[in-house]
Amino acid sequence: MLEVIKLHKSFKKKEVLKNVSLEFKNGIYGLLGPNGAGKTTLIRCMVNLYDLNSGSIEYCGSSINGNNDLLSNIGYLPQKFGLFKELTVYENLKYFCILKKIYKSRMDDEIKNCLISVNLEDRISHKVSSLSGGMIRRLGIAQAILGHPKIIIFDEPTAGLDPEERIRFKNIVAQINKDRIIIISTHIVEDVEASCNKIIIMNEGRVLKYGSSEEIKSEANGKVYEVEKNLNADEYWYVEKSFSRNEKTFMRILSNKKENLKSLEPTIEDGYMCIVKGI
Ligand SMILES: Nc1ncnc2c1ncn2[C@@H]1O[C@H](COP(=O)(O)OP(=O)(O)OP(=O)(O)O)[C@@H](O)[C@H]1O
Repeated sequence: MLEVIKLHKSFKKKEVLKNVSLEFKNGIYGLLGPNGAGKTTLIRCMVNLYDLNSGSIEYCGSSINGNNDLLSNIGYLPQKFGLFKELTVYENLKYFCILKKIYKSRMDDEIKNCLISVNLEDRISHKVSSLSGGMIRRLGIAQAILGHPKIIIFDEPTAGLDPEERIRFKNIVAQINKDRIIIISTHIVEDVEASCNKIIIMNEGRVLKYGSSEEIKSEANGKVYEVEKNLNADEYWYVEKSFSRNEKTFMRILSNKKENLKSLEPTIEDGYMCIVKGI
């Protein structure tokens, strides 16, 4: 089990993580939150890139801080990651094998298997400079899973990817999800709905909610309505979107006042917005 215990992290006077406690068992976790919520800072603390102000991060009861054996159990795909563009896919992964201290005798098999997992085996001898953005992201996933880490953390893995690559990413995650903890930080609420067992919602450095997608959705029960746009907007309404139907414009709104209307079945986005906006 991976545990984040009463974690505080500040940059100078700015407190970015405030008493964050979380538990992760084997499974897939979605880490959601608006820009600046503290997701990347939390992840960087978890991979030991940042010192903690207070609290701890423990894997199976031992602090990961400075513990290279434990840290070698963590695969990490940062938001922006560097590759040697003029080297081949194989050469880049070999470099990561060396960093991860994978035995020389196992390197070729490891590289081949990881490339098969991400559907890049036919690109093994291609230069990275010849790959598309989606392929480069998949190569990033391959480096994260090299060496079979017990914990894999992806920071915004689907940002900027087209729908086909996003589906591919979900399939890769479903396929590598065995006896591991996988944490996926994202803004894309629908990306976590189908694939994640648990969802963590953060805002302003705090964990606001930890639960299943059904539990997140249920936060918006009785709070979702559709109203015609020419109605006077109530100050308590949070307008999610406007749309046209039969030449009229409607708004999908969230409201925690009992409206004189039939409420709609909430989506996970509705639940997320209710949690983040305190509706
Ligand atoms: N190295 C740093 N020095 C100072 N402030 C920082 C640093 N890193 C992050 N911050 C601040 O901490 C807050 C949280 O940032 P963080 O990148 O962790 O959020 P995030 O949830 O990952 O956002 P995004 O989704 O936009 O990537 C922001 O206000 C950011 O400006």
